[in-house]
Amino acid sequence: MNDPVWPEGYGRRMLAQVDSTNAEAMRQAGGLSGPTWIFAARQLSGRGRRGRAWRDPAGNFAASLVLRPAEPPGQAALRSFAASLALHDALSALVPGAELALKWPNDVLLSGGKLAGILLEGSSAGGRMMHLVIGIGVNLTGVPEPGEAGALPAVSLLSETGARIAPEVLLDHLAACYAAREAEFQAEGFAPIRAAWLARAARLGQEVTARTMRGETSGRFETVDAGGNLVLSTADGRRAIPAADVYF
Ligand SMILES: O=C(O)CCCC[C@@H]1SC[C@@H]2NC(=O)N[C@@H]21
Repeated sequence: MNDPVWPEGYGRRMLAQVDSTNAEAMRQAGGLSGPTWIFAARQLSGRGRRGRAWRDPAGNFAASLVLRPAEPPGQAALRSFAASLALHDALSALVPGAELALKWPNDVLLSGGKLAGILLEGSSAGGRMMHLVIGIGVNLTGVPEPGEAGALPAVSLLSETGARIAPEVLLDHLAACYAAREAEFQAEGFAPIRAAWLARAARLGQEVTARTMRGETSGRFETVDAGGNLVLSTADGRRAIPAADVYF
C-alpha cells in the first residue's frame, strides 16, 4: 500500500516514553490549537476501560487523539465507533486478509481474539465537550498477560499474521483513516459510520451477554442503534444497553 499522507489540520506529538498517552493528552489538551495525536513509543501505565490497567509490552502501539468537538457528550462519544472503524480500515490496508472484526463498543478483534482496545476520556462544561481524548492501544508484537475469566484472549498482529508493523507506521495509516471517518461523521452524521461498523461487527445476530456493575443481560445481538447503544433481543423484550462489557 502507498505511504499515507499525514492529514491536513492534524498535529502530532511523538514521545519516547510516557505514563499513559491518555493522561498526557488530558494534560496537554488545554494548550492544543487543533486535533492532535499524542504518540508514545513506550507507555508504562496505560489505562483500560472500567478502571482496568492496559499493559503494553514494548513494540505495541499506544496513541491518543485529542479533539475539541463542542458537542453534547453522547454525540461526541459516537466517535468511538469512528475510531474503531478507522483502526479496522488501517489494519486491513496494512495486512490484507487479516481476519479482523469489531466488538461493541470499540474493540478490534483478530482471529477471534482481542487485538486492540479504545478508551474515551474527556472533559465537558455546560453540557458540551471541551476535550475528547480517544486512546487507542494495539497489540502489534506483544500479548499482555491473560485478563479476567471469560474475557476474550489477547492476541497480537505478529502472532496471528506474522506481520511486523512498526507503531509509527500504524500511526500514519490510522491518522489518515481516522481523518477520513471524522470527515464522514461531520458531513453525514452517525448513519454511515454505524452501517460500516455493523458490516464488520462480530457476533451480530448471535447470543451474547452484556455485563454491567448492576448485572447481566443475555440476548441476541440485534443491532447498534442511532445512539450507539447495544440492542439485544431478550426473553423480556428488546433492551438498549448504553455501557457494558460484552461476553461471547
Ligand atoms: O480496556 C480497553 O480495552 C481500552 C484500552 C485502551 C488502551 C489505550 S493505549 C493508548 C491509550 N492510553 C491509555 O492509557 N489507554 C489508551
